[in-house]
Amino acid sequence: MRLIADRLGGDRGSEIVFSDISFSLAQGDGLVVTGANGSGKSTLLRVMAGLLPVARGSIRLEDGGEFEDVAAACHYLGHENGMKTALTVTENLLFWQDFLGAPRLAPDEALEAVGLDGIGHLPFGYLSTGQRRRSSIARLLVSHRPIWLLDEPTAGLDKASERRLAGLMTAHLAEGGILVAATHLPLGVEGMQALEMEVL
Ligand SMILES: Nc1ncnc2c1ncn2[C@@H]1O[C@H](COP(=O)(O)OP(=O)(O)OP(=O)(O)O)[C@@H](O)[C@H]1O
Repeated sequence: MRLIADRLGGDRGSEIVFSDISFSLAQGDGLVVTGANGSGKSTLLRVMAGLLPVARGSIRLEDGGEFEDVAAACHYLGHENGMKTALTVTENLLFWQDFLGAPRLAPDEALEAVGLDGIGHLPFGYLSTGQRRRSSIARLLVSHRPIWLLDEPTAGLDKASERRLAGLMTAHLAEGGILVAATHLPLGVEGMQALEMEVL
């Protein structure tokens, strides 16, 4: 499997946000996307996830097996956590597992992996900011997707949670996954490629 961006461009409204972005990621490869506020990091991830149209160039998946394209092969973790506040954490994770298919860890196991064992019965709306982020990271673990697109995944995390997330990302790469993460902070994952976006 290979994820290829070829002279990719993205717009917001009628404005060009980025253009001519090219990279090629094989299994086990990670890419850290950095750049000033407004340089287009979130836009790039949303274009890759199929949530915004490709304006120029292409993003494609080679040898994707059962996955037709990058959108089908990816977990996308955006700024929003994508969880219903009135449902319990476990109910949210079961919803996503059912929706995404390809079950991997059970909700309890996924919560344990992010250090949140014992809180599955609580409504998501009761959780602190960091606990909400960690529950959303648990979403990556309940269904299998070979590509993780993570937008500022460490936002709101304490140091121990940052280290735990670094371990999960490292394990994902070691298992042959592909990772693209937009961040302002070091992620603590060795050997990732780097892409610095510029404000146009
Ligand atoms: N819905 C929208 N409509 C029009 N312009 C938008 C929209 N969303 C974002 N933009 C603009 O697109 C540009 C890129 O925004 P984007 O969120 O991708 O940047 P970013 O690099 O992720 O920034 P940050 O570091 O602040 O998260 C900004 O100039 C922003 O104002």
